[in-house]
Amino acid sequence: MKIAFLGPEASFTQLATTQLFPTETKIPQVSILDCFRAVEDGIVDKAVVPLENSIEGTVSMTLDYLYKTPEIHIEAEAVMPIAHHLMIHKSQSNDADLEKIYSHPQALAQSFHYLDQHYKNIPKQDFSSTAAAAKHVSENPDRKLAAVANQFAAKLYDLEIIQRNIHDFEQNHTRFIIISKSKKSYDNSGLENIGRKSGLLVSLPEDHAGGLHQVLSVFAWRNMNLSKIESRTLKTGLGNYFFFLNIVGDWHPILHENALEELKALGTKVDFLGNYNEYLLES
Ligand SMILES: O=C(O)C(=O)C[C@]1(C(=O)O)C=C[C@@H](O)C=C1
Repeated sequence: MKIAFLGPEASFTQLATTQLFPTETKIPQVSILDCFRAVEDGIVDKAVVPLENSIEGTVSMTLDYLYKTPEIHIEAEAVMPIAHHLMIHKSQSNDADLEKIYSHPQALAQSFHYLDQHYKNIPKQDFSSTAAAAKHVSENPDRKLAAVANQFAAKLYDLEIIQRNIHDFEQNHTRFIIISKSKKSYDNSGLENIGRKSGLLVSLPEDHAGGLHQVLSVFAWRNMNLSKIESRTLKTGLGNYFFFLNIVGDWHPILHENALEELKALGTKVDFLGNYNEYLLES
Protein backbone atom coordinates (compact mmCIF):
# COMPACT_ATOMS: atom_id res chain seq x y z
CA MET A 1 0.00 0.00 0.00
CA LYS A 2 1.24 3.52 -0.84
CA ILE A 3 0.69 6.51 1.42
CA ALA A 4 1.27 10.13 0.38
CA PHE A 5 2.13 12.77 2.97
CA LEU A 6 3.16 16.44 3.07
CA GLY A 7 6.94 16.15 3.03
CA PRO A 8 9.84 16.20 2.86
CA GLU A 9 11.28 13.86 5.47
CA ALA A 10 10.96 15.11 9.07
CA SER A 11 7.86 17.21 8.46
CA PHE A 12 5.29 16.96 11.24
CA THR A 13 3.01 15.18 8.78
CA GLN A 14 5.71 12.56 8.21
CA LEU A 15 5.99 11.98 11.98
CA ALA A 16 2.22 11.38 12.09
CA THR A 17 2.25 9.19 8.95
CA THR A 18 5.05 6.98 10.29
CA GLN A 19 3.05 6.25 13.45
CA LEU A 20 -0.13 5.56 11.48
CA PHE A 21 1.55 3.45 8.75
CA PRO A 22 4.86 2.12 10.12
CA THR A 23 5.36 -0.54 7.45
CA GLU A 24 3.74 0.94 4.32
CA THR A 25 5.51 2.72 1.45
CA LYS A 26 5.40 6.45 2.16
CA ILE A 27 5.67 8.97 -0.67
CA PRO A 28 6.43 12.64 0.18
CA GLN A 29 4.50 15.39 -1.64
CA VAL A 30 5.34 19.07 -1.98
CA SER A 31 1.88 20.37 -1.04
CA ILE A 32 -1.45 19.42 0.47
CA LEU A 33 -2.99 19.75 -3.00
CA ASP A 34 -0.50 17.18 -4.34
CA CYS A 35 -1.56 14.78 -1.56
CA PHE A 36 -5.21 15.12 -2.67
CA ARG A 37 -4.22 14.74 -6.34
CA ALA A 38 -2.17 11.61 -5.63
CA VAL A 39 -5.24 10.02 -3.99
CA GLU A 40 -7.62 11.26 -6.67
CA ASP A 41 -5.44 9.95 -9.51
CA GLY A 42 -4.91 6.58 -7.81
CA ILE A 43 -1.11 7.08 -7.54
CA VAL A 44 -1.42 6.26 -3.83
CA ASP A 45 -4.05 4.44 -1.77
CA LYS A 46 -4.26 7.04 0.98
CA ALA A 47 -2.73 10.32 2.14
CA VAL A 48 -2.13 11.99 5.49
CA VAL A 49 -2.72 15.77 5.67
CA PRO A 50 -3.08 18.30 8.51
CA LEU A 51 -6.64 19.51 9.22
CA GLU A 52 -6.54 21.72 12.30
CA ASN A 53 -4.19 23.15 14.91
CA SER A 54 -5.16 24.06 18.46
CA ILE A 55 -3.45 27.49 18.25
CA GLU A 56 -3.91 28.57 14.64
CA GLY A 57 -7.13 26.77 13.71
CA THR A 58 -8.15 25.09 10.49
CA VAL A 59 -5.73 24.32 7.68
CA SER A 60 -7.95 25.96 5.08
CA MET A 61 -6.34 24.25 2.09
CA THR A 62 -7.32 20.83 3.48
CA LEU A 63 -10.91 21.95 4.07
CA ASP A 64 -11.12 23.45 0.57
CA TYR A 65 -9.92 20.26 -1.14
CA LEU A 66 -12.20 18.06 0.97
CA TYR A 67 -15.04 20.17 -0.41
CA LYS A 68 -13.73 20.15 -3.99
CA THR A 69 -13.17 16.39 -4.19
CA PRO A 70 -16.38 14.70 -3.00
CA GLU A 71 -15.02 11.23 -3.91
CA ILE A 72 -12.42 11.61 -1.13
CA HIS A 73 -13.40 10.43 2.36
CA ILE A 74 -11.87 10.54 5.82
CA GLU A 75 -10.69 7.17 7.23
CA ALA A 76 -9.40 8.43 10.60
CA GLU A 77 -8.17 11.40 12.58
CA ALA A 78 -4.94 11.55 14.58
CA VAL A 79 -3.95 14.22 17.09
CA MET A 80 -0.24 14.89 17.69
CA PRO A 81 1.52 17.28 20.11
CA ILE A 82 3.56 19.90 18.23
CA ALA A 83 6.79 21.55 19.48
CA HIS A 84 8.53 24.18 17.35
CA HIS A 85 12.23 25.03 17.64
CA LEU A 86 14.28 27.80 16.04
CA MET A 87 17.34 26.48 14.18
CA ILE A 88 20.29 27.80 12.17
CA HIS A 89 23.14 26.29 10.13
CA LYS A 90 25.99 24.95 12.28
CA SER A 91 28.48 27.06 10.35
CA GLN A 92 26.70 30.18 11.68
CA SER A 93 27.82 30.73 15.24
CA ASN A 94 24.78 32.76 16.41
CA ASP A 95 21.57 34.53 15.38
CA ALA A 96 23.16 38.00 14.95
CA ASP A 97 22.13 39.77 11.71
CA LEU A 98 19.69 37.06 10.67
CA GLU A 99 18.56 37.58 7.09
CA LYS A 100 15.30 35.59 7.11
CA ILE A 101 13.25 33.08 9.09
CA TYR A 102 11.54 30.36 7.08
CA SER A 103 8.75 27.95 7.93
CA HIS A 104 5.30 26.64 7.07
CA PRO A 105 2.70 29.43 7.59
CA GLN A 106 1.01 27.35 10.33
CA ALA A 107 4.30 27.07 12.26
CA LEU A 108 5.07 30.80 11.84
CA ALA A 109 1.56 31.59 13.12
CA GLN A 110 1.88 29.18 16.06
CA SER A 111 5.14 30.94 17.07
CA PHE A 112 4.01 34.45 16.10
CA HIS A 113 4.40 36.16 19.49
CA TYR A 114 7.80 34.65 20.18
CA LEU A 115 9.09 35.71 16.74
CA ASP A 116 7.49 39.14 17.09
CA GLN A 117 9.13 39.68 20.47
CA HIS A 118 12.62 38.44 19.57
CA TYR A 119 12.93 38.87 15.79
CA LYS A 120 10.45 41.62 14.99
CA ASN A 121 12.42 43.16 12.13
CA ILE A 122 13.62 39.92 10.54
CA PRO A 123 11.53 39.00 7.48
CA LYS A 124 9.55 35.75 7.82
CA GLN A 125 8.95 33.71 4.70
CA ASP A 126 6.42 30.93 4.08
CA PHE A 127 7.72 27.55 2.99
CA SER A 128 5.80 24.47 1.86
CA SER A 129 6.55 22.71 5.17
CA THR A 130 8.67 23.13 8.30
CA ALA A 131 11.01 20.37 7.08
CA ALA A 132 11.39 22.01 3.64
CA ALA A 133 12.38 25.21 5.47
CA ALA A 134 14.98 23.33 7.56
CA LYS A 135 16.34 21.67 4.39
CA HIS A 136 16.65 25.08 2.70
CA VAL A 137 18.67 26.43 5.65
CA SER A 138 20.95 23.37 5.49
CA GLU A 139 21.54 23.94 1.77
CA ASN A 140 22.61 27.56 2.32
CA PRO A 141 25.46 27.42 4.87
CA ASP A 142 26.82 30.83 3.86
CA ARG A 143 23.60 32.74 4.48
CA LYS A 144 22.30 33.84 7.86
CA LEU A 145 19.01 31.94 7.70
CA ALA A 146 16.85 30.31 10.35
CA ALA A 147 13.97 27.82 10.24
CA VAL A 148 11.13 26.97 12.58
CA ALA A 149 10.82 23.18 12.56
CA ASN A 150 10.91 20.09 14.80
CA GLN A 151 13.87 18.38 16.47
CA PHE A 152 13.93 15.54 13.90
CA ALA A 153 14.39 18.08 11.09
CA ALA A 154 17.23 19.71 13.06
CA LYS A 155 18.91 16.33 13.37
CA LEU A 156 18.30 15.17 9.79
CA TYR A 157 19.47 18.44 8.21
CA ASP A 158 22.28 18.88 10.76
CA LEU A 159 21.11 22.24 12.11
CA GLU A 160 21.72 23.82 15.49
CA ILE A 161 18.66 24.48 17.66
CA ILE A 162 19.17 27.94 19.17
CA GLN A 163 15.80 28.15 20.94
CA ARG A 164 13.53 25.28 21.94
CA ASN A 165 9.74 25.31 22.29
CA ILE A 166 9.00 28.66 20.71
CA HIS A 167 5.28 27.93 20.08
CA ASP A 168 3.21 30.58 21.86
CA PHE A 169 1.02 28.26 23.93
CA GLU A 170 2.21 25.15 25.72
CA GLN A 171 -0.83 23.16 24.59
CA ASN A 172 -0.12 22.83 20.89
CA HIS A 173 -1.72 19.96 18.99
CA THR A 174 -2.38 19.34 15.31
CA ARG A 175 -5.16 17.11 14.03
CA PHE A 176 -4.24 15.08 10.94
CA ILE A 177 -6.62 13.08 8.76
CA ILE A 178 -6.16 9.97 6.62
CA ILE A 179 -7.93 10.53 3.31
CA SER A 180 -8.79 7.97 0.62
CA LYS A 181 -11.35 7.13 -2.05
CA SER A 182 -12.40 3.93 -0.22
CA LYS A 183 -15.27 4.24 2.23
CA LYS A 184 -13.42 2.09 4.79
CA SER A 185 -12.53 3.24 8.27
CA TYR A 186 -8.92 2.89 9.49
CA ASP A 187 -8.48 0.67 12.59
CA ASN A 188 -5.31 0.37 14.65
CA SER A 189 -5.45 -1.31 18.07
CA GLY A 190 -1.77 -0.41 18.59
CA LEU A 191 -2.60 3.30 18.93
CA GLU A 192 -4.53 5.09 21.67
CA ASN A 193 -8.11 5.50 20.47
CA ILE A 194 -9.62 8.71 21.91
CA GLY A 195 -13.03 8.66 20.28
CA ARG A 196 -15.24 8.20 17.31
CA LYS A 197 -16.93 10.83 15.14
CA SER A 198 -18.37 11.58 11.72
CA GLY A 199 -17.54 14.38 9.32
CA LEU A 200 -20.02 16.20 7.06
CA LEU A 201 -19.80 19.05 4.58
CA VAL A 202 -23.02 20.99 4.22
CA SER A 203 -23.92 23.93 2.01
CA LEU A 204 -27.24 25.78 2.11
CA PRO A 205 -29.30 26.32 -1.06
CA GLU A 206 -29.41 30.11 -0.61
CA ASP A 207 -28.97 32.60 2.20
CA HIS A 208 -32.26 32.87 4.12
CA ALA A 209 -33.37 33.65 7.67
CA GLY A 210 -33.04 30.62 9.92
CA GLY A 211 -31.23 28.49 7.29
CA LEU A 212 -28.41 27.41 9.60
CA HIS A 213 -30.87 27.03 12.49
CA GLN A 214 -32.87 24.52 10.40
CA VAL A 215 -29.70 22.55 9.64
CA LEU A 216 -28.65 22.47 13.29
CA SER A 217 -32.13 21.47 14.49
CA VAL A 218 -31.81 18.27 12.40
CA PHE A 219 -29.05 17.21 14.82
CA ALA A 220 -30.48 18.81 17.96
CA TRP A 221 -33.78 16.97 18.20
CA ARG A 222 -32.05 13.63 17.48
CA ASN A 223 -29.68 14.35 20.35
CA MET A 224 -26.68 14.19 18.02
CA ASN A 225 -23.80 16.04 19.65
CA LEU A 226 -21.78 18.35 17.36
CA SER A 227 -18.12 18.82 18.39
CA LYS A 228 -17.19 21.20 15.58
CA ILE A 229 -18.82 23.53 13.12
CA GLU A 230 -16.69 25.63 10.85
CA SER A 231 -17.72 27.89 7.98
CA ARG A 232 -15.50 28.33 4.96
CA THR A 233 -15.96 30.54 1.92
CA LEU A 234 -17.43 28.88 -1.19
CA LYS A 235 -15.44 31.33 -3.37
CA THR A 236 -18.57 32.21 -5.31
CA GLY A 237 -18.90 35.68 -3.74
CA LEU A 238 -18.73 37.34 -0.35
CA GLY A 239 -21.12 35.83 2.18
CA ASN A 240 -21.36 32.37 0.55
CA TYR A 241 -20.14 29.53 2.77
CA PHE A 242 -20.05 25.79 3.24
CA PHE A 243 -19.92 24.19 6.69
CA PHE A 244 -17.71 21.42 8.04
CA LEU A 245 -19.37 19.56 10.91
CA ASN A 246 -18.26 16.83 13.29
CA ILE A 247 -20.82 14.65 15.07
CA VAL A 248 -19.65 12.77 18.16
CA GLY A 249 -19.99 8.98 18.30
CA ASP A 250 -20.94 6.09 16.11
CA TRP A 251 -23.09 6.34 13.05
CA HIS A 252 -26.61 5.03 13.75
CA PRO A 253 -27.95 3.45 10.53
CA ILE A 254 -31.55 4.71 11.00
CA LEU A 255 -31.26 7.86 13.11
CA HIS A 256 -28.26 9.25 11.26
CA GLU A 257 -29.37 8.20 7.77
CA ASN A 258 -32.71 9.93 8.45
CA ALA A 259 -30.81 13.03 9.49
CA LEU A 260 -29.01 13.04 6.13
CA GLU A 261 -32.34 12.64 4.31
CA GLU A 262 -33.85 15.50 6.29
CA LEU A 263 -30.86 17.74 5.48
CA LYS A 264 -31.30 16.97 1.79
CA ALA A 265 -35.05 17.66 2.06
CA LEU A 266 -34.14 21.14 3.35
CA GLY A 267 -32.41 21.69 0.02
CA THR A 268 -28.87 21.51 1.43
CA LYS A 269 -25.99 19.84 -0.39
CA VAL A 270 -24.50 17.20 1.92
CA ASP A 271 -21.21 15.35 1.50
CA PHE A 272 -20.76 12.60 4.11
CA LEU A 273 -17.03 12.26 4.79
CA GLY A 274 -17.18 9.13 6.95
CA ASN A 275 -17.59 7.73 10.45
CA TYR A 276 -14.11 7.23 11.87
CA ASN A 277 -11.78 6.74 14.84
CA GLU A 278 -9.69 9.46 16.44
CA TYR A 279 -6.22 8.47 17.70
CA LEU A 280 -3.66 10.17 19.91
CA LEU A 281 -0.09 10.07 18.56
CA GLU A 282 3.24 10.72 20.25
CA SER A 283 5.26 13.83 19.43
O1 LIG B 1 5.13 21.82 7.91
C1 LIG B 1 5.00 20.69 8.40
O2 LIG B 1 5.93 20.08 8.94
C2 LIG B 1 3.70 20.05 8.33
O3 LIG B 1 3.61 18.85 8.44
C3 LIG B 1 2.47 20.94 8.17
C4 LIG B 1 1.89 21.45 9.49
C5 LIG B 1 0.49 22.11 9.25
O4 LIG B 1 0.11 22.38 8.13
O5 LIG B 1 -0.20 22.37 10.25
C6 LIG B 1 1.70 20.33 10.43
C7 LIG B 1 1.81 20.50 11.78
C8 LIG B 1 2.16 21.81 12.38
O6 LIG B 1 0.94 22.39 12.78
C9 LIG B 1 2.81 22.73 11.41
C10 LIG B 1 2.75 22.50 10.08
